[in-house]
Amino acid sequence: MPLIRFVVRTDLRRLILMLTVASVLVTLGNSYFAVYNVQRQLLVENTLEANQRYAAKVAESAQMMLNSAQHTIAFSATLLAGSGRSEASAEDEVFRLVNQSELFNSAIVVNNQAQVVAAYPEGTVSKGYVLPENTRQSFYERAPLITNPFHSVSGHTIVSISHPIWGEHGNYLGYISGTIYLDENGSLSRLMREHFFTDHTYLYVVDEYGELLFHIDPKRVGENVAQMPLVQKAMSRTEGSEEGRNSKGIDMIAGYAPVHAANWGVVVQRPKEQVMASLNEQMSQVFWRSLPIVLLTLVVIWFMALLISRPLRQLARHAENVNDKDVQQQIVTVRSWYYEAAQLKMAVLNAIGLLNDKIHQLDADSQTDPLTSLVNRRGMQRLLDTFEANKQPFAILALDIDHFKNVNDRYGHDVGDLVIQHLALRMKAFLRDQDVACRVGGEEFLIFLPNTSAESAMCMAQSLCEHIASSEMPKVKRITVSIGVSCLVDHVSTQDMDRAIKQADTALYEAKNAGRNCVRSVALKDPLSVAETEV
Ligand SMILES: Nc1nc2c(ncn2[C@@H]2O[C@H](COP(=O)(O)OP(=O)(O)OP(=O)(O)O)[C@@H](O)[C@H]2O)c(=O)[nH]1
Repeated sequence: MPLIRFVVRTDLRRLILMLTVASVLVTLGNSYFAVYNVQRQLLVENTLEANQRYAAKVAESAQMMLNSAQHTIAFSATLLAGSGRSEASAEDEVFRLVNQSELFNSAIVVNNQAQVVAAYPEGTVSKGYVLPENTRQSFYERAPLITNPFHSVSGHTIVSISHPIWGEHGNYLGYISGTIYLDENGSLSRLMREHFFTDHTYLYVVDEYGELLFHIDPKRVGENVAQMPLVQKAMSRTEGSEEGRNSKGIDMIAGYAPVHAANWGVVVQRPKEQVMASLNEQMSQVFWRSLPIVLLTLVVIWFMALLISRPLRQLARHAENVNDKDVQQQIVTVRSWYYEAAQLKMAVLNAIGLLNDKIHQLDADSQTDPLTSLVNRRGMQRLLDTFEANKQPFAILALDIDHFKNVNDRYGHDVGDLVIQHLALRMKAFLRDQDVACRVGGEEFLIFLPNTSAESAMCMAQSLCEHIASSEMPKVKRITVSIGVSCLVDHVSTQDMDRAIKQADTALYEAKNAGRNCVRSVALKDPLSVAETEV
């Protein structure tokens, strides 16, 4: 099921690809279908027209042949009427009729007793032969006639073209007739065969009763096919064309035309399958010739889908890895060459920028004491990590407000908060840029002094203590602080730092015990040595 997987795990490139390929294939298929239908219709129409014209042409030829035969017979009848019924003249005439042209296969002269006076060539029918009843159509009609096909006594299927012979006083003397065999030796058959096509087109001729007078299969001559709709059309003495089926159930494209002189119909037809075969061949050529362009189009589509989807795909991939450090840099390198991608890129960059700002803000908030805006315990821990990583030497001042409980008790908790805020401001104003003050308890502070010696730290602590004591505070006017000092010069490890903080606390405790508003220090190397400095 690779196709289903392909569709389910879809992305923009695949969607564009599927959509455009489907569009191209549907459009192509539709074009092929439309061209096929138009060509098919054209081909059928052309074949119908060609077959109708062809049938008309053949019918015209047959008409001319029959007219010629009738004129020839009429002329012979006139000659015989003028010759005073001489048997010698009759024999000459039948001989001449058969030999002067290739129209007739045989000729006879019959007298008014239905008895043969002259026959050429002599065979079954010869002079003195009395015509049987079923072959006396010309005898009884006494008019120029083209008979229906019939089986002659000689065993041939024939049509007979006859003309009566009238005496000087209008008396009926008999008739002269020429016969045309409907088999391959007859003039009709020869004429039709001249028109025989080689592209599976063939023709046949029927009489007014639907009997075959000519067919490419000679065995079928004489067969009655009147029940076939096409033949009925051909028998209707009209010219036209239509699609139909032959007696074997094969679809045919046919044209038909009448031979008026004998009430015959000529049908020319071609199997539809043969017509369509040439169309299929044409369509196959169209397909193979257009295939390179189609393949080229598909390759271009694939390339364009890649080009269009690439910026969005890259943006989506970077958006997945939004936590990567250099994600913004990576997004900047995305080539967003069209409007939507450019807008999206800008939006993603803005969003990541805002997100980073927010994270930084939250990070800063999480490390900041909300009351004083000094660094809180969490921030202090990060500061210590940085010192440890950089092997940064520093001094520590542990600072605590003296008797702060009294402030709260006397002025209230809000005033206490205000005092703490003012103290923080004073400290910040007093300290250097590199120094960091942290609020680690209610009124307890740790101040870190990077790259500061114990002596300098002591001096700074002393000054700070004096500065606070001399500063005016809201409501309470004056407060004092006690400060413990320690220093960490080298071997900056977590343990060393913890120990240094504890020593600063110890020194602070000493300062409290010493009466407050003073500074005490503990040397790191010698925790027990506490330097006393009183303000
Ligand atoms: N207003 C206010 N008071 C606080 C805050 N945090 C702690 N306190 C108060 O600070 C006082 C600390 O009192 P103690 O620890 O007994 O120490 P002290 O009264 O300062 O006396 P010494 O430190 O021994 O000089 C307590 O009353 C606490 O309620 C705070 O954020 N705001």
